[in-house]
Amino acid sequence: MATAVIPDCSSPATTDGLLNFRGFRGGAVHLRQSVSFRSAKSTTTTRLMVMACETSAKVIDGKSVAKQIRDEITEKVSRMKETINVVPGLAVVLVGERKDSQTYVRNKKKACEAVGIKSFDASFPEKCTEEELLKCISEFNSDPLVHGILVQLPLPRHINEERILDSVSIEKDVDGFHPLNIGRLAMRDREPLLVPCTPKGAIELLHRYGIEIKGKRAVVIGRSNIVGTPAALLLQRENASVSIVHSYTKNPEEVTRQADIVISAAGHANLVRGCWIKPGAVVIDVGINTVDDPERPRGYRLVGDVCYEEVSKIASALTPVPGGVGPMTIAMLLSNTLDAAMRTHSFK
Ligand SMILES: Nc1nc(=O)c2c([nH]1)NC[C@@H]1CN(c3ccc(C(=O)N[C@@H](CCC(=O)O)C(=O)O)cc3)C=[N+]21
Repeated sequence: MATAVIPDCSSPATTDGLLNFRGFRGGAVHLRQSVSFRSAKSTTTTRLMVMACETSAKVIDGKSVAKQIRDEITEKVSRMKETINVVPGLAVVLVGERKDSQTYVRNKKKACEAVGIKSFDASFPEKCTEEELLKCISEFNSDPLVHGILVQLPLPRHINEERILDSVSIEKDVDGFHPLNIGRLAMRDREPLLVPCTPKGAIELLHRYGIEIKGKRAVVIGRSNIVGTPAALLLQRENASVSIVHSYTKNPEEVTRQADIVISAAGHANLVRGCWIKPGAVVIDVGINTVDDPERPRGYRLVGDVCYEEVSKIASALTPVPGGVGPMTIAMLLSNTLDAAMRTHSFK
């Protein structure tokens, strides 16, 4: 994970830090205009106005919703075991020695154990071959004890990610990254077997907080295969009117300010400033960015894409980082694994 330099977002008029974000220069330049758009005349006026109508957004608590979902899964897993004597199984494939990947994989395995899902793991050295990985996946594909297969990303550069992900059986594709699952997600009247965990978790948070999506304007910031694109597709399936903002978008903050629902998955700390947000909008922050912090035991802390201090004064609801979408990603992985096992065994 890259360490980002974060701008001081305590002052709504500061744009300097944003100018560093490659591809979002246009956005940063427009920022001053949008601040004056919000204010009557001067920065001082803006501050006073913001303070005068200052309310705090509701915190969308992903950590507690994820716990609730894990409890629901625990119950279903034990009912399945009692009724048909099947225990859902998740295989996790890890390649290389990246510290962050090792931590994520460890957390996923712990989360599996806690709900009664059996975890299988396969670890490969950084310089393993595609053939070795394909063989491993093929074995998991035909193993009846394995219902879900996750290949931890990113893979080393010499490995063809497409070839590896395409080899996962679509029934076991708990990450939802197989092109058939994504293709079905993109088509009307088609049903993907499994949906990518992070965007699914983001939408689940909206559902569980009773936030209506149908007919709303939604903006997704970022268009990655694993978050931005599937998030936009999911919102569209929920009948939102969706725009995607990305590094070539000319006026990102203006587009974003139209949105009733914003899902940010750009991977830039403090990219989304208060003036990007329509008052009362709901903001889901999918970013996970590390910022050096010598006072933390790990030497860094996690921040999202959203300038939390600013946006919490303007949005009606907002997810924190950590404690927002992250825990939901893991909960959705467990849920996908349970779904895959239930489908295989026609268990309702
Ligand atoms: N094939 C694949 N599938 C993935 O789903 C996948 C992946 N590769 N590669 C890496 C990303 C990242 N990811 C996260 C999961 C949980 C948290 C999470 O639980 N975060 C906690 C904080 C964790 C901490 O404090 O370090 C939170 O936001 O509250 C974060 C990030 C899954 N990923």
